[in-house]
Amino acid sequence: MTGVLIDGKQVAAALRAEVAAKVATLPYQPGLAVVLVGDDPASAVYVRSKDRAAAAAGIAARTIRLPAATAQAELLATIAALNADPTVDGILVQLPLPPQIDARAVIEAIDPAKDVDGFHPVNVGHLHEGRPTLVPCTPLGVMKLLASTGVALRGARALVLGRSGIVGKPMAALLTQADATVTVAHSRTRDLAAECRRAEVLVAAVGRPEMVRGDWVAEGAVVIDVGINRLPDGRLVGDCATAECAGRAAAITPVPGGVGPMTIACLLENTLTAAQARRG
Ligand SMILES: Nc1nc2c(c(=O)[nH]1)N[C@@H](CN(C=O)c1ccc(C(=O)N[C@@H](CCC(=O)O)C(=O)O)cc1)CN2
Repeated sequence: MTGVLIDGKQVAAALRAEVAAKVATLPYQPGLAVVLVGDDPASAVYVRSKDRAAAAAGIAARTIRLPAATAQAELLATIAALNADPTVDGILVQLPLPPQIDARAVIEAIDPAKDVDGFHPVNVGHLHEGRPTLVPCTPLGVMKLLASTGVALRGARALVLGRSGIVGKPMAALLTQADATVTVAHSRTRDLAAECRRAEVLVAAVGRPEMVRGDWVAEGAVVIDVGINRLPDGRLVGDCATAECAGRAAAITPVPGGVGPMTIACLLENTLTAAQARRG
């Protein structure tokens, strides 16, 4: 059996077109500010992609580039100015941040109504209580990819591999809200392979290149690979050995071209959501 590759680029393109069509009907232009501190090359690429995608959707995007040595106080002052700017509906600080900066303090400084990453504790709390809120872009994108496969989540055994605040924890909350029976596995889990083999839906978000092997996957499972790992030879691979896993899965996301494009498309959707909530 060879599983279907889930085309994240196509699902993302459809979402981006949907957001652009909605933005075109608004009597105002939603605004997005992306803050990039330092010169991490991967972050620079992601920020450029966000800027271009926002502009293509009719969102007024601006990128604020700060040097790697920026002091925390300066970054907090930048965020305070964006919080106070009525033309800015969404604020995003690209992660990771340089070591002198406390990422938690920075995220908490963002107005929760403008927190299009959904990382602020107020939005995290709303998500875990099942209230409408700004949801982190990657897990939101994963839910849309799962919907695109038609897999029934209600009652399904779902395994989330990884417990980060950015992906694993919100992912588990969203799957629980969709009535899946959710297990969160991590580096201290006994017999990870056996846990994975029980899953009908497997979301891998551990940041370990090709850790999930083909024989960890149940026949007919839907596998979502959140990992984006650059190997020393330059190749980009996920957390799953894609070809092996595709031999057992009903459907699997590729890397690249799976979850990554959805992260950016969902950022546009969150910016639209934030703008509509703020401006009516
Ligand atoms: N503030 C945030 N920082 C980071 C987030 C985030 O959601 N908010 N997520 C990641 C990086 N990221 C977005 O910021 C991101 C990563 C990857 C992709 C993507 O489309 N990847 C492509 C491959 C690109 C390549 O060749 O390198 C793919 O998977 O097809 C988009 C966004 C960490 N930081």
